[in-house]
Amino acid sequence: MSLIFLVGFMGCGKTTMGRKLSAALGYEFIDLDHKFEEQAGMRIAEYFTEHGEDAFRQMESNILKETQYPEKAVVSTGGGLPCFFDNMDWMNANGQTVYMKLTPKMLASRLENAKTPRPVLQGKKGQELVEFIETKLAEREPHYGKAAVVAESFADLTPENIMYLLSTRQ
Ligand SMILES: Nc1ncnc2c1ncn2[C@@H]1O[C@H](COP(=O)(O)OP(=O)(O)OP(=O)(O)O)[C@@H](O)[C@H]1O
Ligand SMILES: O=C(O)C1=C[C@@H](O)[C@@H](O)[C@H](O)C1
Ligand SMILES: [Mg+2]
Repeated sequence: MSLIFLVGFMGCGKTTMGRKLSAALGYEFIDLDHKFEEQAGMRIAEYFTEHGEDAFRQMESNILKETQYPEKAVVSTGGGLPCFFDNMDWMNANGQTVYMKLTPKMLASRLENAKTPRPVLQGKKGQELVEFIETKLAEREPHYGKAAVVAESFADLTPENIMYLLSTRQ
């Protein structure tokens, strides 16, 4: 089975890259946040409000581990998923993981302009958003850093370069 899991902070571009990389490889594309919304029957932001974050984390972990993956797929994960339970170890045991690493400033500028609300951010903007991302990213980095491949410069963040970085690990 060939599974590629894209991980990284919210807004780093996992969903966008997942679509491009799966098309470039001829693999199927799976977005675990979309799967969550399908199974829960509501948007993630609504789920947070109705059931709270702990219930969200349990259900996203179950979806990660219980999904019937196709033979070849690129899987975009939720931004917090690698940082809970043994999810990161599970992905490393079941596929190849790629950490898409961006600076807090780049993440903040993308998240300020994004259409999908991220409940974890609670509407923060400007300098408050940058500082929140710096703190949260420092907490999460040890988990993301367990990825098999780290793609971190602008140059690395293309489907072609991710394919190259993965090929050097095989
Ligand atoms: N390479 C890029 N250059 C500029 N903007 C980008 C790029 N990739 C994604 N974006 C924009 O950044 C925002 C976040 O992208 P995306 O939704 O793919 O991130 P994500 O990592 O999947 O986030 P989440 O963890 O919340 O699901 C979107 O508005 C998207 O259009
Ligand atoms: O970083 C996070 O904790 C999250 C990121 C999103 O992908 C969603 O999974 C959700 O909004 C939580
Ligand atoms: Mg996404």
